[in-house]
Amino acid sequence: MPPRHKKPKTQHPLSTATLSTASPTAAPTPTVSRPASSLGDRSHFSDRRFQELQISSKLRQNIKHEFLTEVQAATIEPALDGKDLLVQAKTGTGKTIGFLLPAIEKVLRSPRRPKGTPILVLSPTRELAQQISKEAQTLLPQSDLRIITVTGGTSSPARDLENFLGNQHDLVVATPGRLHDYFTGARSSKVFEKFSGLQTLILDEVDRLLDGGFARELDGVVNMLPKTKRQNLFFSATISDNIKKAAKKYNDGSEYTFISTLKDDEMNVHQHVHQSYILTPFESHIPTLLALLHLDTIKHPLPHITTSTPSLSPGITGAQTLSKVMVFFPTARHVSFATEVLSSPSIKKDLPPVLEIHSRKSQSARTKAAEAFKGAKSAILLSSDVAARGIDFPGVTLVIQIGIPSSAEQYVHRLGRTARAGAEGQGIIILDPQEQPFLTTRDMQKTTTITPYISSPSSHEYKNLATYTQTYTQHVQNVLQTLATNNPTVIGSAYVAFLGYYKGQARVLKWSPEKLVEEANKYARQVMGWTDALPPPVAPKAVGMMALRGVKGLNVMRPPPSEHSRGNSRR
Ligand SMILES: Nc1ncnc2c1ncn2[C@@H]1O[C@H](COP(=O)(O)OP(=O)(O)OP(=O)(O)O)[C@@H](O)[C@H]1O
Repeated sequence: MPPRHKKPKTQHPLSTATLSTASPTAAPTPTVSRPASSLGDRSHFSDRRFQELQISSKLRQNIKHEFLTEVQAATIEPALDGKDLLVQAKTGTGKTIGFLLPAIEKVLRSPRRPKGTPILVLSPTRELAQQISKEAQTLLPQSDLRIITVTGGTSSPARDLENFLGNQHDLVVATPGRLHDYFTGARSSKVFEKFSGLQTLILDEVDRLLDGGFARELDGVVNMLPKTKRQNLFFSATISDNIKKAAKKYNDGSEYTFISTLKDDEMNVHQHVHQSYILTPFESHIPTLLALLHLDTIKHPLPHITTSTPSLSPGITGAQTLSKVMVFFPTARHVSFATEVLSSPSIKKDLPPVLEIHSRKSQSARTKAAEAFKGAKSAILLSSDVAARGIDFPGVTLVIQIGIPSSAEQYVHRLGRTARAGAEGQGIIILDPQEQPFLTTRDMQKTTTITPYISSPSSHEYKNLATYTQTYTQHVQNVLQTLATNNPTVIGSAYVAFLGYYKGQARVLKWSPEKLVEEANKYARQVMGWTDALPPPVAPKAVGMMALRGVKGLNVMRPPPSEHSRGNSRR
């Protein structure tokens, strides 16, 4: 059983920062970041070698790994036997090869090249679709495996469709939205024909694909696929009983072979990832984040740098550290706001390069940021949930989550951007004390164990964190003053995003609509430096969509005068 969390009893005022220090766990637990073994974690590797697999030599010779991971060892053969699989395995354990390899091998074994496209992979995000295509291309070159990636966000959708229909492809990797457009567009019959020889349907991050946001388009695509005798391979790190039931509808209602590499009662998160939380008011989230980022640069020096004198300024800079951190925020607007703060000259000088990725950026900016972060030895990627799942960024030393994630599953996937393929990693979540109930939700308790970052107010870690947080609080306040004057829009948008996001979390937090607005107004002033007497304005349509009409404390924009009222005013 995971330890139960209790409310913290003590809070230690620290200038503007208040860090929770009491352990909410029943049993005393070590709480300070523990480095995992420098050899990394080999526990999810099997003792089977790729060289032993009965697969085409063409394919075997391109695999750069020696041993199969557990999930690869458990799934590749049943998949080659033609079984429909629903597979659960921890993040970063090689599920991509687990589904690509058998699907490609089946194509290679076919006596004749199948008509149309034999393999379709669906993924929830564009970045993940691109990554899967790249991984497939490492298994077979383009001359042997013709791949196309079909996603939104491109400059010429009409030309993309031409290319899609005008060429033969062995593997289509798509996001459901764009493929759904193809299936429902003017050339749908040609699209249908293209899949007339479909052998394998792969749903990566199947639980995400089946949930609310994608369900309609996914349903549309899968139901429009020709009724070929196809094999289904569905994968994710998080598969609930509901997903097991829901997935059956794509298998003519029949059962799948369910494979999980998680042992009974095993948590969903790698044991060697040390996870901790910090409870501190919203207004100290950014200064605390900056303190943690700074401490991570000190913790991961380049080999020739000494670590004995951690000083804020002149700080250790990106060029001198191996610190590579992903920071997740609740919404795209929160990422934009944080990017503004972290990119200000007085703050960024102490940090590795800062990048941002979220749905409000153009696709080319998203791809550029993802590629830059992939290639960087040291950088900070500020992200919304677009990069929470599946994306394989090598060498991430730390994942920081700010505010409650939308679900325990999302917590797990975000955390899974570190400690991949046996590497080390650490996760920290920063919450307002009011957000603490998230840690004790049933799903979180089933999924993972998490301890306080700080064990005691007399500890070295506490003092370090407190000192840096305090210093950064002053820096941040200076930046906010400028931001409120120069870019109030970024604050206004993040304010509305706060209302929308936390409206969705109101049940966990037990917030009434009035309390939500009160918290949002406080957030605008104390976290983002909003100085006007009224809170940032919200469009009437947004107020309606959030079901906040008539709630006290909102500054609802006046609708533009209608023809009718203009007529009246003239009279
Ligand atoms: N057998 C292997 N040995 C060593 N490394 C491997 C092996 N298989 C895959 N990898 C590497 O492990 C990393 C993670 O793989 P992958 O992205 O497929 O994980 P995943 O299980 O799909 O993760 P997520 O749940 O986050 O999507 C990649 O860099 C991949 O190249």
